Amino acid sequence: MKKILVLHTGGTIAMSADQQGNILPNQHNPLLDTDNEFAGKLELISEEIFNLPSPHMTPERMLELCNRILIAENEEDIDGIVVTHGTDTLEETAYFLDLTLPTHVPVVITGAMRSSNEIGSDGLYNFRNAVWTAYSDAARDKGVLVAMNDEVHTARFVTKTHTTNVSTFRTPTFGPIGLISKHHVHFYQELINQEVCHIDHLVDGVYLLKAYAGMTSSLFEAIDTTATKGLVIEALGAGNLPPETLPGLQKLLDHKIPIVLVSRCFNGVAEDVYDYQGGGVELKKMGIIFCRGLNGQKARIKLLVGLSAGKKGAELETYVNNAVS
Ligand SMILES: NC(=O)C[C@H](N)C(=O)O
Repeated sequence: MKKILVLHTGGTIAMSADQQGNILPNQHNPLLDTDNEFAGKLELISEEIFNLPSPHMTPERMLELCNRILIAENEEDIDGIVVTHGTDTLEETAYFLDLTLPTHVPVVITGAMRSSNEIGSDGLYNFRNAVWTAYSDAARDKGVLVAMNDEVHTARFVTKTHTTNVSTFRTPTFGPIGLISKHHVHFYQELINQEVCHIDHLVDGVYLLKAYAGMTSSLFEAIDTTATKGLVIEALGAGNLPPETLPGLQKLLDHKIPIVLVSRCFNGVAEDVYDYQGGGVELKKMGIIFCRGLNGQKARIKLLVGLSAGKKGAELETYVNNAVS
């Protein structure tokens, strides 16, 4: 019988509403009390590694989770892993694990938009779907997956798109890779392999800034050039910045701080297309790294992992550049 390990980390899926309707964490995870529809079909082992709202998640805790999953696969004969997580930073934890775990067993992350005792609570439903996805042979060797609202998404591209709607998790540009129906988990897209980069420590000082019309160098000038190890910028459109940002960016590059550029657009990739002042062509010539296909928060995770693995220069650029081939 397959053994599925569930690692609970907290989030709304583990919370309840009080009489005023405010959502609060619980001492005891309500998912642990649910009737076990899996009895006789699979062995479910549950562990509460954290009980945190996901805005309290940190890269250090992501690394702890990664190490726990490695032990489960290598020493405990586990056939699949489900991680329950708050939805606010779920995509960052999922992508961190995707980049760092050399696992073959399915690793499936899920959460909920409505807490355990609210009308239309989606927690138990998503949890059940995540367990069946982790149980599925077809989910092996697919990297880290996110199962929410009847869909399976890759950790690489999924993002939270709505503050409250249960269909909040979407994969812009590329779409979900699977569908969970009443009796099956169906996959209908092949994935492009990516380099797995195991790390045993994390660097500090990797930041994310968003560009806007009229942005100047002031935020870049305020950056502590000693403490900062890397910066991601969500740039405009196809990958452009206002000309007034250029002196501040040049100062950071002179201090050998890697700058990674993604687009603040919801769909598409950032590229060096425009050849005007502050356009992508000039930014690339300056030495800014273009990251194609990731959103800002994921590009930050990738830069953090790459730097923590000791990558620099051209090696770092190749690593960060390609989320798609
Ligand atoms: N739906 C949720 O889980 C949101 C919650 N604030 C969290 O991320 O912990």
